[in-house]
Amino acid sequence: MEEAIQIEGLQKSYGNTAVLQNFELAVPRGNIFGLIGPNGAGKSTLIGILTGLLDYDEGEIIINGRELNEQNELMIKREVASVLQPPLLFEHFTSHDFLHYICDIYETDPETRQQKMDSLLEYLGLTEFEHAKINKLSAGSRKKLSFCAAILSDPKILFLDEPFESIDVISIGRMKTILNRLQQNGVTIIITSHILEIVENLCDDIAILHNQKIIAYLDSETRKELQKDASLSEIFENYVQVEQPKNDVLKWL
Ligand SMILES: Nc1ncnc2c1ncn2[C@@H]1O[C@H](COP(=O)(O)OP(=O)(O)OP(=O)(O)O)[C@@H](O)[C@H]1O
Repeated sequence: MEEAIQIEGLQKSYGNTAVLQNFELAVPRGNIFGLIGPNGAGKSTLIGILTGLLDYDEGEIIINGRELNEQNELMIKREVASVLQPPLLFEHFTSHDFLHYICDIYETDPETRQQKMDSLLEYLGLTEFEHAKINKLSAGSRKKLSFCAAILSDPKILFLDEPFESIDVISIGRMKTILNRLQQNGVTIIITSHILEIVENLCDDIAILHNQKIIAYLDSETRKELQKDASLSEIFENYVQVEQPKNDVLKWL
């Protein structure tokens, strides 16, 4: 089985508004996969569906060889972790208690969990906040804490929705190092981000979501060819073809 995720015929609407239509996507196992698209394209909706937080109307989703349905949902959730936007945290816990709670749920080895936790907190500059309540943390620290929790659950597939938003440049570098290590250990990583420079140098395959479907799938061969002459931002603009504003629309400014 080559694919970590396979989606066919997916439909998702909010009321009468379709967000994903006849949506298809296959994410290769072990890939660091970048999902990009304009604001409102449906990236978070897709991540919400794949992590079992959102319902969908129709379609077939296979995650790690199992169909996403009521029967398999728990087993799939054990193998999957996510950092959502905004991150899902227990506001009244301390960082320490929250991470221990996650380790309890995922049955992380009690012998090694404290050492793993301490090293992640230190590496990402969170040690001083270990005993602070989560609702007192800054936006970036909250996101990094959510990232630590996701990694401590030892996932086979990791979903990261806007993981680098609010994160300082040093921590971004360290998160990238962690993600590269996870990939070496066989983890499949799906990232949404508007920071295309990071997507460009971190991801293997990249897909552009627009008009309810994937309008371009750039595997490494395609990327090599296209990126001879253009940056990922330019390729993105070419595919998405945003209407140019009328002349002087800002003349009042
Ligand atoms: N709970 C909801 N109820 C109704 N419409 C929603 C809901 N959540 C999202 N939408 C709409 O669905 C569409 C896709 O939203 P989504 O947040 O998935 O896009 P996105 O690609 O993640 O956007 P962004 O890049 O701005 O984060 C948008 O038009 C949004 O307004």
